[in-house]
This record gives sequence, C-alpha cells and structure tokens, in this order.
Amino acid sequence: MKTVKLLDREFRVSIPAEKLDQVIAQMAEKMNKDLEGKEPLFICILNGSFMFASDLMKQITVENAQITFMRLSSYDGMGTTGKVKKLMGFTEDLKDRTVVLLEDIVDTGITISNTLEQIQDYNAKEIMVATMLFKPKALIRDVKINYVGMEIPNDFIVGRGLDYDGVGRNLPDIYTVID
Ligand SMILES: O=P(O)(O)OC[C@H]1O[C@H](OP(=O)(O)OP(=O)(O)O)[C@H](O)[C@@H]1O
Ligand SMILES: Nc1nc2[nH]cnc2c(=O)[nH]1
Repeated sequence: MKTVKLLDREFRVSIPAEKLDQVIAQMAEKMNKDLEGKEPLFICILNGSFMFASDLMKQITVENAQITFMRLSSYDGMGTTGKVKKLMGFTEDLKDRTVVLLEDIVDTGITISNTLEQIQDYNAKEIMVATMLFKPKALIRDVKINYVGMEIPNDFIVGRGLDYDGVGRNLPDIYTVID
C-alpha cells in the first residue's frame, strides 16, 4: 500500500493519478459538447482547484473559452470553519456570460453555495459548477452541480491540489487519511 506522511498524519493512496486523468478527460469531453458556441468563462476557485483547472483546461477545445481565478478559503486543518473568506476576486465582466465554476472538491457545499450567492449579482447568463470530486454524504447545502468527476466517501483526503494544513497539494494521486 502506497502511503505518505504529511506533518503529523499518515495517508494512503485512494485514487491513483491515472484514474483522475481518465475522469477529467471524460469531463472535458462532455463540456466540449455542451459548451460549444457559448464562449464560456471558467473560474478556478483557488487554491485547491489549480491542478484540476490546469488538467481540464488543456483538454477544452471550445472556441474563445477563457479562464480566470478567485481565491476563497474555508478549511482549517482537516475541518471546515463554516465561514468562507474571499481572499482575491476577479476583474472580468460576467454580464450575459456562460460561467463555469471549477472546484477540486464539493464537501459540505458551503464554499460553492456561498460563491454562487456572491456571483448571482453579476448578471451572468448561466452559471454552472464543475467539481473533480464530490462527497454526497457530507453535503449540507442545496446546490446543483452540473459536472461531477467522481463521488467519494466522506473521509479527509489530500493530493492533486488538496492540502493538509498547506502541504500535500503537489501529490499527483489522491490520498485518504489513516485514522
Ligand atoms: O464544500 P466545502 O466543505 O466548502 O469544501 C470545499 C472547499 O474546501 C477546499 O478549499 P479550502 O477552504 O480548503 O481552501 P483551499 O482551496 O485554499 O485549500 C476546496 O478547495 C473547496 O473549495
Ligand atoms: N484537503 C482537503 N480539503 C477539503 N476541503 C473539503 N473537503 C476536503 C478534504 O477532504 N480534504
């Protein structure tokens, strides 16, 4: 079993990089069909989504697709604080645009529902959500997710952009904490 030690915790591989690559390729294929002609603006929600956004965007072939970034934070250590801090906004005009929010993970749904609320005021034509990973058993907010890469159990994970207290984002595989 492949394991890694990060700070004071041990983690084991739960989703190999190749599986994630496959899942992201499928998401891109579907988006390329659905979004053709819409000149979508993708918004990568930093920090965690940087790797997913990069992997996905390399495979997006939709004409005049754009990407921008916003930085939010709600997690501290292994748990949600329940509060979403906006640390960096974007400058693009969303009016009449097709917007696709890119998340690495939807867990409780607090971050994405808070983001959706904030973005409602910008008069976008439509707002979609795409997440690489989704924990259905942890969800406590009523949010519509348009594109889900994989559903996963309600365990704390790291890797592929996701961190444990700032470390582990660089790991290409996803690892689950060992209790
Ligand atoms: O559905 P939720 O329970 O809100 O959790 C999901 C959010 O948690 C992580 O962000 P985090 O707050 O850890 O910031 P980071 O992306 O900078 O790591 C992740 O990137 C999502 O944005
Ligand atoms: N690293 C990490 N961040 C998260 N944000 C929401 N859920 C998780 C998780 O399981 N791991």
